[in-house]
Amino acid sequence: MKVLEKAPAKINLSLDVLGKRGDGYHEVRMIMTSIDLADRVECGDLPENQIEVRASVPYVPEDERNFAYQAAHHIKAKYGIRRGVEITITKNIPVAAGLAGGSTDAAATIRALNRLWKLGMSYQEMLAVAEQIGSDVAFCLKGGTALATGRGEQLEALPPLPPCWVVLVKPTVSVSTAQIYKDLDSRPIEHPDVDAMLHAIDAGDFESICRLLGNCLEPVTMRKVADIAKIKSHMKEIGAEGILMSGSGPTVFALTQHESRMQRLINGMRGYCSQVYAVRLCKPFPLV
Ligand SMILES: C[C@@](CO)(OP(=O)(O)O)[C@H](O)COP(=O)(O)OP(=O)(O)OC[C@H]1O[C@@H](n2ccc(N)nc2=O)[C@H](O)[C@@H]1O
Ligand SMILES: Nc1ncnc2c1ncn2[C@@H]1O[C@H](COP(=O)(O)OP(=O)(O)O)[C@@H](O)[C@H]1O
Repeated sequence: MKVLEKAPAKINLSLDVLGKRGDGYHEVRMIMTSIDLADRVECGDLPENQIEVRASVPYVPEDERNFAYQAAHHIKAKYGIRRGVEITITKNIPVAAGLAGGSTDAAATIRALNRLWKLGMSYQEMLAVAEQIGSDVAFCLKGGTALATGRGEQLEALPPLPPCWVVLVKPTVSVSTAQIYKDLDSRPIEHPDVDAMLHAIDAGDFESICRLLGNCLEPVTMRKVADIAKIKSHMKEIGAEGILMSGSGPTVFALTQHESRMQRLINGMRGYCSQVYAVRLCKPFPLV
């Protein structure tokens, strides 16, 4: 038997860091939303008691470093499962891009194995597995729009954003999330107004959402990746209601409610970058 799960990427609309914690992580306060740029994760039975991962691109690890492998490993240990599984990942989300590609594959694997092995896991039980893998895996389990605190694993669901297009541009270089958080420690933090963004989302006020987009990691990554400032300025010239770098970067996204602007952004940005995407927002998974 085989089960298939969609694994959507996320963007950060507001990302604040409140300080460094004793465990080496940073205390964050951030608002994330799922977008319709997604990997495909398929889990199928294997006759032997083993975990096999196949990824559609060569630069994603297929061993225990893969977050989907780790999800299967934790579930097998927790529920005493002695069956084998083959996990086939079709990557569409750019890797190491600030879009939680690995985290969403892990979350999709948790949802898939719950179905394949008929475990009847509650959302809380899935969250307990997610937290063992990475900070963003918890959000990716359900997706939608949420406020994330702690190291990113404490979640509060928020209303959906007003409908819009998300245009993403991924510079060719990749960055290390751990290094960006480390570099932040030696700089003054430019805090975004997370509370004002929460109000704007509650009010469904698209104009304010765009105006309040903010990410304190953006200036840190910008110092390493000169393309980010260039991409932002080209996108501004072409015309978008709001523009920001996602997560630790280096992907930059623009929000617009106008199809003509979305088309202009795609056409204009393809002249500078090969990885340009235009997608819609993605609904949350109905987990309880
Ligand atoms: C920056 C964000 C914003 O959503 O996303 P990405 O850019 O990775 O997509 C996240 O905080 C990334 O979460 P995630 O990618 O799951 O990070 P993890 O695997 O848990 O941690 C990788 C490393 O990042 C640092 N880290 C991560 C989360 C956090 N709250 N504080 C940290 O200092 C730690 O050095 C950790 O060892
Ligand atoms: N299923 C996966 N897909 C992509 N990357 C993965 C996966 N599993 C582990 N990784 C590792 O995670 C690192 C971060 O990738 P990714 O999750 O795409 O980025 P980000 O943390 O910026 O959102 C990659 O360098 C890769 O080696």
